[in-house]
Amino acid sequence: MPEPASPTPPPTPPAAAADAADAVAVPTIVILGAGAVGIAFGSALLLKPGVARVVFIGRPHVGAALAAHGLHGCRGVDQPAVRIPPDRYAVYTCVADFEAAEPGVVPAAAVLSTKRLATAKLVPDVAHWGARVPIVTMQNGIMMDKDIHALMPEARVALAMCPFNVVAVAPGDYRPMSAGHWTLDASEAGRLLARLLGANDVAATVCRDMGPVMNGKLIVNLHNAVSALSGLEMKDEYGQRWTRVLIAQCYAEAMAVYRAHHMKYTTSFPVPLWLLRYLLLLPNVLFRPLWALVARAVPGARSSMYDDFQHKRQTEIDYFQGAIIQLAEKKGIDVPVCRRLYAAVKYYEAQRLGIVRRTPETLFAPVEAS
Ligand SMILES: CC(C)(CO)C(=O)C(=O)O
Repeated sequence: MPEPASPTPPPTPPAAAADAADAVAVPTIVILGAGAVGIAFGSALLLKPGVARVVFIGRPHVGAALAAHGLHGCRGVDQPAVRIPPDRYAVYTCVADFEAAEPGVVPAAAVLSTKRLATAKLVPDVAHWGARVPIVTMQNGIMMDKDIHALMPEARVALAMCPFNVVAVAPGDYRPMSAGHWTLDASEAGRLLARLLGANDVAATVCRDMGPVMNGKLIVNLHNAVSALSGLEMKDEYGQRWTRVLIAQCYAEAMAVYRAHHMKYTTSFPVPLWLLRYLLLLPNVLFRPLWALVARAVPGARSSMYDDFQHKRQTEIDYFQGAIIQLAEKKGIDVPVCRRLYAAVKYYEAQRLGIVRRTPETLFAPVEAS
């Protein structure tokens, strides 16, 4: 079971920090691929002075937005945004620029928060860090550590999990839109990051065995396809029955596959996933209030695949339903709903239509006729 992050000593006040500057340097954390999740995580490390310094490596528009609008951070869903002074962070468009501008700075950890598809592009940029800088992957899916080791065999890889939806409510202001705690493994880097979050009064969980956490997150991520294909933000996606039935069927298929592989799963939701699978089938009038308690998703919360469709980007379907299909094939198990959704995402992804509201009929008919 996840354990709460151990109580953290209060951060050193700035005056004392200056005195002790040589003794205890503020750690530099690099966020590799600063998108919504990376910026939300990095900013959560910076809410208080003297705790951490964050280097964001992101696309040029990220630096431009932060320069124009500043950076905001937030402790969790429904918490107020905190403006972060620019002297606590730096933004670069690539690792080489960071190293040229800040020679000799050795990051205490590098957090890889990109889509899985970007791993092959980003990891080679830090390959020369070797085992000196732990890489903490906060990506979706399972077996992301294997992708990194394939590119960088000597890497020290730690696992972390972002449980909630993050949405940019304004440029430079990325907010958690649903419930959950940042979850990190019990490695040195995981514990350090949990401590830094704790010093900023941000809830974090340290977990000895991340396998069940990642497996559980993958089950939750199976809704992403439903949200992108239906064109519904989370409130409406979970608010109507046809979409919930599809999600529940994906849960059931994934659970059967996990059972065959002896893979455990857990969640930070207040109800276990095996029970949620059945609760999803309740009538709307019963499910909606229950979901408000479970997910605490605020209006505007949506899945990352909804965002991918909206911005006409390639999705992570290969790492969600695609991963379940692969595991199912190894055991000769049929997963028809995962396959149907996988085919539909691939079909519409290629068309790059943006967000389109679809019913079950308008969703599947063109795919199956093609
Ligand atoms: C927020 C969550 C857990 C599910 O939508 C997610 O990981 C995603 O959208 O990618």
